[in-house]
Amino acid sequence: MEEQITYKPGLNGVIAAETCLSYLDVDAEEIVIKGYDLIELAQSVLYIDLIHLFLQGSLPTEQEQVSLEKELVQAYHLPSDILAILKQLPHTTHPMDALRTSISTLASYDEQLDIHNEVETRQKTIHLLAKIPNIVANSYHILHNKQPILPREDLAYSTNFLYMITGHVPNEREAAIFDQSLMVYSEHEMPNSTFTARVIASTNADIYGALTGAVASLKGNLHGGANEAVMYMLLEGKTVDGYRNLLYNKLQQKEKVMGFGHRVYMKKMDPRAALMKEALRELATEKGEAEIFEMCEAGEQIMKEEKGLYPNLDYYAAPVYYLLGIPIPLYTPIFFAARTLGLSAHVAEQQQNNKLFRPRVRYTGPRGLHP
Ligand SMILES: CC(=O)SCCNC(=O)CCNC(=O)[C@H](O)C(C)(C)COP(=O)(O)OP(=O)(O)OC[C@H]1O[C@@H](n2cnc3c(N)ncnc32)[C@H](O)[C@@H]1OP(=O)(O)O
Ligand SMILES: O=C([O-])CC(=O)C(=O)O
Repeated sequence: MEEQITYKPGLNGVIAAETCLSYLDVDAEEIVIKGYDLIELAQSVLYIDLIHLFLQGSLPTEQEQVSLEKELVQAYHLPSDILAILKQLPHTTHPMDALRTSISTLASYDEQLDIHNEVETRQKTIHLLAKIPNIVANSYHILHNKQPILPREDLAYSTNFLYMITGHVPNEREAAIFDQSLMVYSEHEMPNSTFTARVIASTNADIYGALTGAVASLKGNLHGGANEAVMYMLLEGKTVDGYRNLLYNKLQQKEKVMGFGHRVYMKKMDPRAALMKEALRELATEKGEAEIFEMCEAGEQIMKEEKGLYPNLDYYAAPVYYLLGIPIPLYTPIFFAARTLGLSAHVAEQQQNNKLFRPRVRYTGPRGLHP
């Protein structure tokens, strides 16, 4: 007898893989990351510690943290051809597209490209984590006819990332908030981009291909692209009243409001958004930008009352990045840079216990036609 298979549009609720990396426990309001609560991690450790957690299976000692940082620093520099390719791109290129091209190009410089064992994938992950912030920041400078800002080896990993973007060393709180944003963006179970990467890796394709596909997926505004869209929306609103009117108009036109809703926590606040909301409150106060916080809260209220929807991470990460002085087209590339950690871990997990992804369809077309 043929097995009864249920079709779920968008694979909603379907279990697509087994993983020991992360799990969204919606009832417990916990994002489980290798046994830890992501929010607790983000409040107590650093992004570099998460790198260690994913690559070595445990949080690092101080000594382990220092040697991991050194390993990353040694891999910071990009093949000069990558910068040359970035210079060839039309200046209208979005940094996500420049990133897609660059990650794809990195494959050509890996002499062990098709070796997928644990040691090699770890090595590739270190290189990707070291190089992607450099690509993200400098694609933007190059596309704007500016000189690249070289990585600074004396700065901590995430401080250096923010430095390469803005050209100045952030103060301690700015650096900490940026680091926290990288942590909350680092891994999130099975979003579209992670599924994409795992599907690609399942053919035995290389990690660069898997991540190139993931960049393409993350760019869309139903996924990572929403953070940039949120910021453009806030700027269009200008004031609390202007923003309120904008949102009511969007809802009246049956438009989606970016930064709200989530496939897994549609009717609850994304716990990561709550953390970034507090970061925004702090930055807005410190920088005398209270109105942006008030606008965000007003939007949150309207969406709750009118649609029963809550903010996702992108809603509060966007204004945080704005107050950190980050150019808007870099918001989604930064999301990707942070997610490189989770994506690489998923690719490694897929490689270690591979089964080709190849689902079936429910056919809705005609039959019995003849030429
Ligand atoms: C970090 C991240 O990547 S989080 C996601 C970032 N993306 C966004 O913020 C984009 C805006 N949000 C959305 O489009 C959706 O909430 C998604 C894509 C995140 C999840 O979508 P799905 O699970 O496929 O649900 P779907 O889009 O079908 O929405 C269900 C219902 O809620 C409504 N809805 C969902 N999100 C929104 C929104 N942001 N604004 C207005 N209405 C919304 C839909 O219109 C739909 O209503 P209907 O049943 O009357 O047609
Ligand atoms: O989980 C999702 O579908 C999207 C998301 O929030 C993320 O990738 O961080």
